[in-house]
Amino acid sequence: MGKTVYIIGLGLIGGSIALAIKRDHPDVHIIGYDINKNQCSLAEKIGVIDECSETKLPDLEHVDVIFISTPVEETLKIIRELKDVKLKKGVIITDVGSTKEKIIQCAEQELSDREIVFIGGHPMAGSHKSGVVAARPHLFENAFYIFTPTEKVPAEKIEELIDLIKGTKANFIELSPVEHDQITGVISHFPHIVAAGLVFQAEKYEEKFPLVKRLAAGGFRDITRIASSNPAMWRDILIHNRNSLLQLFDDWIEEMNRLKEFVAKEQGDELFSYFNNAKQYRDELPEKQKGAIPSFYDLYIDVPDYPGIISEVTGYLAKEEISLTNIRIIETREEIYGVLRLSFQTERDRENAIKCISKYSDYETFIV
Ligand SMILES: NC(=O)C1=CN([C@@H]2O[C@H](COP(=O)(O)OP(=O)(O)OC[C@H]3O[C@@H](n4cnc5c(N)ncnc54)[C@H](O)[C@@H]3O)[C@@H](O)[C@H]2O)C=CC1
Ligand SMILES: O=C(O)C(=O)Cc1ccc(O)cc1
Repeated sequence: MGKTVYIIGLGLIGGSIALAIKRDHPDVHIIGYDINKNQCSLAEKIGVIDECSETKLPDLEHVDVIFISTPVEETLKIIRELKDVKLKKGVIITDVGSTKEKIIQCAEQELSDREIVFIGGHPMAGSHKSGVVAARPHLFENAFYIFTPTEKVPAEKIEELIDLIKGTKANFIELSPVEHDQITGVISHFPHIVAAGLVFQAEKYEEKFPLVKRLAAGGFRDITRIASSNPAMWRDILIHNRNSLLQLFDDWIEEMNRLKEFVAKEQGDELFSYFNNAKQYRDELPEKQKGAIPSFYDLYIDVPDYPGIISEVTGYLAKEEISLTNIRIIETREEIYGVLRLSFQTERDRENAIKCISKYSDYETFIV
């Protein structure tokens, strides 16, 4: 008989973890709970979990591993409540929260007199979508999965947890909670603030220039995609990572003032270096590794601009059962070719799409 796993919070991340566990360990029995009963019964109906729990924290004496996959403020509350729950000796309790310092402090404080092992965790991939319907077993493939264990955590317990979730196909690494929060502040949390700020700026300017919304459809939409994420989740993340973010605000304001000076004084050389250095650093970022902000596998297709072209191309993909995550016309002008951008969840889907398009059409495909 396999292990029993209990997952609290059956959304995008909890659901994806459940599916990844089942990939490698079909004998593991997964019980789930969600404060939203519909979400829980949906998870059971679509086979993400085996059983729904009626209550959040029943006796958990038979459970080997507990995942807490709720927004981070809820995670703190659940850790406090776990203090008084019947648990198996040596049970692994882990979370998936985007912040780590407060969560680890809370677990240390509340659970240190229980015979449990708390391993902070953060799978560094996701999406701006929420809910169990968006859960995918491959969501964390090639992504970093960070653990922040204290020195009290035995190495074999980390190995046990990794073995359970190896179906995620993530790269498991360890960091201290402080390092974790500073790094994710820079590459994930602060970029959300900037994205939301850019959206607000556009909205403000729309009063003066009503065309703003229509013209913002291309690049602006791309760089602000993450502003469409779950606001409650990001509220909690910002409050948890307050200290790192306050420093980042100061650094950012200083940086923007430096840039503003270059523009004000028309310092072309400095502006060139600024963009050139940014370009060089960005071009060196690893491409195949998934970061905190997921890159999608985009494929561009030169297509003639006529009505029905989108359904024609998606029809070819449907014939070969290739799923898309997004589709967009980048540029269409009368009489000339337009560019269709298709986004896929995996590199394999993109490769199959290239073969599929060349099988059914002579449209040229390219990857940028
Ligand atoms: N969305 C993303 O891209 C990523 C999110 N995370 C972290 O994962 C956690 C979960 O995020 P998502 O799955 O994206 O959110 P989600 O909104 O898809 O799912 C969260 C689920 O938790 C449930 N929930 C809320 N409070 C609860 C409670 N007290 N008891 C039981 N269930 C409760 C909600 O009903 C919801 O179904 C968050 O802590 C987030 O910081 C980590 C990596 C990526
Ligand atoms: O696309 C997005 O919204 C993301 O930035 C995904 C994400 C969200 C939260 C995390 O802790 C890690 C990754």
